[in-house]
Amino acid sequence: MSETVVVVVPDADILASTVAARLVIKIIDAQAGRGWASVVLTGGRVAAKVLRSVKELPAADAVDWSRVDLWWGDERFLPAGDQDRNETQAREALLDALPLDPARVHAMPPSDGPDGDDAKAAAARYARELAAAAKPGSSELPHFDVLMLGVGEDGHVASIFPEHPGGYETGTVAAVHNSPKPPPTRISLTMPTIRTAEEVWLIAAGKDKAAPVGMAIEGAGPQQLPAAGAVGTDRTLWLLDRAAAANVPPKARSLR
Ligand SMILES: O=C1O[C@H](COP(=O)(O)O)[C@@H](O)[C@H](O)[C@H]1O
Repeated sequence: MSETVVVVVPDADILASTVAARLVIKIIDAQAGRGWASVVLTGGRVAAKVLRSVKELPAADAVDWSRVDLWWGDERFLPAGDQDRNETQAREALLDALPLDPARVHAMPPSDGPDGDDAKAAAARYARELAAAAKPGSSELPHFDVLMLGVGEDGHVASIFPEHPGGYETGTVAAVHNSPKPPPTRISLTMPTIRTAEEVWLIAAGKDKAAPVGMAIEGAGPQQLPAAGAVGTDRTLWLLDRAAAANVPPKARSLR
């Protein structure tokens, strides 16, 4: 049975450093148990802050970074190196400073990659990359120890937007067209894929996130508010600063 935990900390800086600490410990624990760890990264402002905080953590030296698989929850379908790509931001914030195994860094294809600007073909390519790393017992997906998600002001997670066709996709990876948030073309893990992760961490800071966070925790429908559907198989962690938690009922908070 999956549990949901809501953690509230004072502000965005403390949120970033506490999420970074949790992430490093989660990776160390996974590596202690099985020798490797698998993390799904998210894009967005708070995610970049978290990654910069990991770089500052002395405990990050306890991770064997060459045995960490990195995947992305979504990507803005733009040329390689574009500053708005989630991959570019993650590399600049942290990845370029780590001794990662390049073969284990699974960025989503760019719009000038092998499939050109065909987002559907690029999404299918990423689905094949996931399938090639599939865990025993699954033909389609690897194990994800932790899958991190930012939460949009409209309640989107990854590139799954409210009442948008991507929310109804049943494959593992979807091409998203006409995204309400720029850029219009994106690639995203689908909700069924997100829900296979052992732990899903929804990370949000700032008052603009208070409404969607409050509604999702109170049980909104996942088509109206995708954040409400993002649940881990073992645990769903809401990691919030006080402003983002303003509409969370006190009984749902595990730490103030
Ligand atoms: O465009 C995106 O936005 C969301 C939320 O970003 P934030 O800056 O409001 O935290 C992000 O989670 C997603 O990965 C990204 O593609």
